[in-house]
Amino acid sequence: MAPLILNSLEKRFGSGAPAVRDLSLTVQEGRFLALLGPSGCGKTTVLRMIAGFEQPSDGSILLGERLLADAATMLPPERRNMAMVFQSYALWPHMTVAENVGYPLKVRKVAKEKARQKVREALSAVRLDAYADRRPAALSGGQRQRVALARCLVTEPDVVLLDEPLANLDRHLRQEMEETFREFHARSGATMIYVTHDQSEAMALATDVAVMSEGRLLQMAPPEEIYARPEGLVIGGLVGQGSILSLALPRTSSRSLDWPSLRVALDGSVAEGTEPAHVLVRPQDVLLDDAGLTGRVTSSFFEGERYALRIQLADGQSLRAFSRQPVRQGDAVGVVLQAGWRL
Ligand SMILES: Nc1ncnc2c1ncn2[C@@H]1O[C@H](COP(=O)(O)OP(=O)(O)OP(=O)(O)O)[C@@H](O)[C@H]1O
Repeated sequence: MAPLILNSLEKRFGSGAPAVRDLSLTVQEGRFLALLGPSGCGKTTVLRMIAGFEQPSDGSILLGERLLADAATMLPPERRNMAMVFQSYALWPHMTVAENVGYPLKVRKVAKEKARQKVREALSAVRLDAYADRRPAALSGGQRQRVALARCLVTEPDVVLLDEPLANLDRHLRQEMEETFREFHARSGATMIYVTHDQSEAMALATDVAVMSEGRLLQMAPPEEIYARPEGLVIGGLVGQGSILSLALPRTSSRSLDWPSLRVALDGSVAEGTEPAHVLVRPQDVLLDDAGLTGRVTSSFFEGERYALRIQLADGQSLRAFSRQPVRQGDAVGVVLQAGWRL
């Protein structure tokens, strides 16, 4: 196995703006990359180019030193040693679970006994040993998804591509399947690329997150890094439910901001040498404290273990906050912003 390299990748459909532009990234062997971004940003197009269903208009795709595709070259999907798991599972309804899982081996004319053993191993990896003789119609959504995963395991792919595989499942099942994916990744050792528009899913599963917007790659980093140090407004707005404030900050201020510097900026008392900036403030960093700035609660919802609040500051800007104590809409509160991140 080898790293998967996307090199200044571009895809144009017709005459409009390119669906993917100048996208470069490297996925090291065995990593789990989540491609995250809003609907229409080009995630699926990137995945389809990697799989071999679309040809790049420009740039190239390599697995190690092997060129898979560029504007002039196009290795067919079956010669890339990749497997793709679709949202719809794409199982054959007339075949049993074992037959579905063994199908890629039959196509490759693998000897029967060997194929049987591989199917057994793959079904055990997704905990479906007991379901080998069932048909897909007699399985739950999560079980069907596991059959689709087992089917991709049997071919021992270098790269597994997943296109929003959990989108059709309910919340409870999604959590269970996230576990299955993590386990599947650990056991198979395959490089995985996972398309999603759900930031919490991307964070929970992946070893690296690549955020896309309008066909471009904005930032690629491990989940903790994207969460703690998002680059720019789009990513700041996408990850971790924060509020974004517009403030005038000293040109020399650091990106990580504490309460004294935030307080001065919110007071509007720095005038000289400032520039407009966007500052991300996470709800857990907003403390209710009478020593802070005054604000008014514009909404309050009980979420189970806490209240989720929206608080409007004197300058009209709004913050999200949490409170363990009951707080009502219309209440006046003091707020201290423990930390902020300049986007
Ligand atoms: N075969 C095609 N022909 C023309 N335009 C296309 C084609 N496939 C995708 N596009 C366009 O390319 C852009 C990116 O689409 P893509 O499906 O990659 O986005 P996405 O981020 O995966 O979105 P979603 O999450 O909704 O699936 C969109 O504007 C889409 O309309």
